[in-house]
Amino acid sequence: MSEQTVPEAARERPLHSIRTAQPEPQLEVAARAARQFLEALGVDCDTPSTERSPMRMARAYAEMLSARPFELTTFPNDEGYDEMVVVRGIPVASLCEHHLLPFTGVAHIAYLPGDRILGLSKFARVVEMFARRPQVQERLTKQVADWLDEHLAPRGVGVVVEAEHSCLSLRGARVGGAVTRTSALAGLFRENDATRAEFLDALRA
Ligand SMILES: Nc1nc2c(ncn2[C@@H]2O[C@H](COP(=O)(O)OP(=O)(O)OP(=O)(O)O)[C@@H](O)[C@H]2O)c(=O)[nH]1
Ligand SMILES: [Zn+2]
Repeated sequence: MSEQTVPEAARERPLHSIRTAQPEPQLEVAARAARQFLEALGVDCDTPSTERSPMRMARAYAEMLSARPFELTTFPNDEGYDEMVVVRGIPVASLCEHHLLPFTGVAHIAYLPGDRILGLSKFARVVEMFARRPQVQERLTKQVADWLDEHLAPRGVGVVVEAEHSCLSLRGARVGGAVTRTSALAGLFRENDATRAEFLDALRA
């Protein structure tokens, strides 16, 4: 997976730049399987407007299952900034690994910088990297926190994800509007009650 392709040597570069990448999807194979899948469920894939639907479906799932590569660029914390950085409302779009149906919502991420600070766009990039794969919300939340903890080496990091699961709202229990909140804390966010409270308060403001 993408986070495993990060080269060890990249961590030694001055700007701490890490490139992530994923393998190419086999769209023709996926489209053939999608046609078989849809026809088995009684969907006609031979009308003028549906003949390309299996390929559309293959492309749509390929897109939902692939994160865009990015460089994790960090900068030296020359000013010694030591207060909490909070980024709220990062959009999350993922697929539940049980039904392969979307769950969508927002992530809130905060950290206490150590020797380096992170480019702000990279929070959204990291969320996308772990969201664009079959997931459960708990694992997604933990993976984002663990990855930032490992690659940014902050004094602490906290991640909260709030999402609505379409496998819960559109089928099965058919419970619309239920929002699931998950959180993952590391370093001072876990060890220090005041830090944890500051983070959770910042999400309410
Ligand atoms: N903990 C957790 N559960 C999830 C997540 N996404 C979906 N689920 C649940 O995973 C479960 C899948 O288990 P099953 O009982 O085998 O699936 P199912 O028979 O289709 O269940 P129903 O949805 O109740 O009809 C369901 O309860 C889903 O609501 C998630 O991110 N985290
Ligand atoms: Zn599901």
